[in-house]
Amino acid sequence: MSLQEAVSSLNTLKSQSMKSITWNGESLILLDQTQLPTEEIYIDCTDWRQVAEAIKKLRVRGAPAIGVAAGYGLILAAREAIASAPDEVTQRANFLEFANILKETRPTAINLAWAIDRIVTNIVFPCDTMVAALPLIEAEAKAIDLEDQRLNEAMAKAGATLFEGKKGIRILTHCNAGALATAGLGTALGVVRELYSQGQLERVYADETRPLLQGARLTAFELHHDGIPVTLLTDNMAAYAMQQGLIDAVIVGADRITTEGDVANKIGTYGVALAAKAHNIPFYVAAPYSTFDFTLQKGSDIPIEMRSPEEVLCFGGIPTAPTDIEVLNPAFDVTPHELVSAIITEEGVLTAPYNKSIADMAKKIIK
Ligand SMILES: CSC[C@H]1O[C@H](OP(=O)(O)O)[C@H](O)[C@@H]1O
Repeated sequence: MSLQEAVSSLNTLKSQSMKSITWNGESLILLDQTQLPTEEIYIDCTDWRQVAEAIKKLRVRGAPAIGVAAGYGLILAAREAIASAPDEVTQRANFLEFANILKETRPTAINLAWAIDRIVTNIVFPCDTMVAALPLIEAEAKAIDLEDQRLNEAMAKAGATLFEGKKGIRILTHCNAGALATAGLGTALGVVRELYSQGQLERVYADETRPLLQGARLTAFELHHDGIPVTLLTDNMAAYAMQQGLIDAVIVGADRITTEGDVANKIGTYGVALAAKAHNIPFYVAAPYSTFDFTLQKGSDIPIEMRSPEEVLCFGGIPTAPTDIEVLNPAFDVTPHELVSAIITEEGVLTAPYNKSIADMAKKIIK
């Protein structure tokens, strides 16, 4: 399939859902999310380094989406490794080096490491040669993609059970946990889409989510594209909207959830959770099993990505502050489990005590 054919098939697909990642058998086509909402530009990644750059620069972003993209990036990495040397030892060493570079592009979302480790451990290690592993890597990358689509659909149904029999629901969300952050309908926005399809949703209030505006540029774009009523807020309006009685529930995504239910998500989520608590508004997190870190108990141990000062000092290349001042730019914060009303997963809705409900979920998943 050529790039043109892939783009046209993407455009067809977009009418059903916003498809931002497509493997065409030869290369990985990524919708460059840094150019949304004004430009729909696609990158044809024929080299794993392009995938690494795209993840680092948030051309592809969202915990599940970067895991799916990295999985396909490993196909490109394996092809290069095989061509790089005649002997298996060097080929394998080069592949593992490339895989580590991909894994280190972003530290917080566990899905990135989860996808890479799944392919390296379950596919590459058991194979005698990289040549034998190559088709199996491609099959596993596709399996991760298709699995995320299925998990999104299951989460959407599970999340909707929290609103059984309710109408006129108004949801506040933060950042983008939609189709652009996953391989399917989205996590938080998957629940939103399900409620909308059942005629239960009145409106989504979307935080713009500074500094990179994933809410304004991506969530508002997705929901408007799908005809779902959306009101855009600046981040400092979320508490006001709750105080004015405009919000019935908050639903956000996640980048890493610990065994105690502490949740790392886009910076600003913790403040939204505090405001929701103060206004007795349920605060829900939607995430697939691939976002849970079953090795980590405390949210304080989650590595938080610190990004460049330029993202705060400028927008669209236009300075919005003196450019020679100190900047704090954590990409994520951690919401303690005490502020989380429930965690929506493909296995159903988890409630406190999370150390028990997450452990029970893990038993079902980790065979
Ligand atoms: C489906 S969860 C997506 C999750 O990832 C986002 O972060 P980023 O845009 O930096 O990749 C944000 O935390 C979302 O909630």
